[in-house]
Amino acid sequence: MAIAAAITLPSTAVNHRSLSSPYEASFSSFRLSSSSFQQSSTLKPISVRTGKKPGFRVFSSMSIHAPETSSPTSFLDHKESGILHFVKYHGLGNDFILVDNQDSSEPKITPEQAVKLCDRNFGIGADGVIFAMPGTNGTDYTMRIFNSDGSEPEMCGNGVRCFARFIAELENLNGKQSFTVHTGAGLIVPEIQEDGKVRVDMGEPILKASDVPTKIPPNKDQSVVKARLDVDGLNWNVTCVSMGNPHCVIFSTESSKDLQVDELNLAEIGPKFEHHMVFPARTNTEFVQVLSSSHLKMRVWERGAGATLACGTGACAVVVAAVLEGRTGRSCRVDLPGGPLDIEWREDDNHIYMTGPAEVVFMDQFLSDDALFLPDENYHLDRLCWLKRTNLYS
Ligand SMILES: N[C@@H](CCC[C@H](N)C(=O)O)C(=O)O
Repeated sequence: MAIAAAITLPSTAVNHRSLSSPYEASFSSFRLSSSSFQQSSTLKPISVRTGKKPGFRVFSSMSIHAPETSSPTSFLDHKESGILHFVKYHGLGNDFILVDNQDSSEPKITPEQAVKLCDRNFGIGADGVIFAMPGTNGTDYTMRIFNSDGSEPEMCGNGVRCFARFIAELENLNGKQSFTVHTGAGLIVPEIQEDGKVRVDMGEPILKASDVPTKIPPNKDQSVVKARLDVDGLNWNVTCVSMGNPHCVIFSTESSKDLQVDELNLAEIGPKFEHHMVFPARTNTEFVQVLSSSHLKMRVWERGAGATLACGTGACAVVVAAVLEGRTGRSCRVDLPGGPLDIEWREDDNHIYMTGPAEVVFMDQFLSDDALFLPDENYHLDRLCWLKRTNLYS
């Protein structure tokens, strides 16, 4: 039996860097109270050397099997009040910390704490933190997300696939494989397939320039398709698409030179698009190469997260842009650095459907706020070494 100490995550003077957030958010202190719990067969206690604050423990597990002692079958059965649980998932290497936030309509951690958790050297490491919250407007659930820089985007495609798998572990869905999710981009409907992949109805793309939003002068139909944009002394042909969040998609430069995406210096050019004055809410940027009329290859620079291994909303925006520029059909495989996604922009309902994987990386729980607030070096060395062992070698 392990006893978890009472701790309080400090109330933060929140600088909530919302990206035109659709939500009213106020963040209060979140108190973690005393708790005792039974160690299940899937939980491995880790003694962590903290230096200044000895004796607290992190429990972590890579097992997705049910604890032997309880009847429900999820690997998330050991839910104790007062402990912040999370599971890390990834969708093609786009990785997220998933938090069960169903008992509150306020995120349990602040944007500042999210930045610390997402840090790949001093934290858990992730492209964002996702909160599973009670449904809104009649939906089953609400999904909110903080990027790794603490900003709040409207939507996340890889994230919603991870969200679906997380919910399927948390809840008894009674054989239901599909549910409704309220997001800043509106209603999103994921469906877990028999092969474990998740197919998501991502809704309709938004093409009206002022709604993307972009200040690039639009065409007569208000869309921005293959418009010229000068970035870093080069004229790029850009198509702007919103999937709830903004995307700038590029296949070529003005001299009609098609991109060879592996040749790009993403870290140099990406931020120049993200912060360009024509994108008032910043932008995600996708650089794309056409391999065939149904096969694309892309690299992405994400708003608020930088270069990531995959971007689901980005892959959807890329197929919409490819169709609008007359480069592909409506059904494409999109190769991202982390692997492929299947995207279809259906003509009958104008919706985009994305199909791809979502996998557990590991689960963990905080018994202390040390991981959120500048822990000492020993803590990290011990803990990260352990996580590396379990992730890579066990
Ligand atoms: N990786 C995500 C997109 C996450 C949000 C993005 N960084 C933004 O700020 O809009 C995806 O898979 O869609």
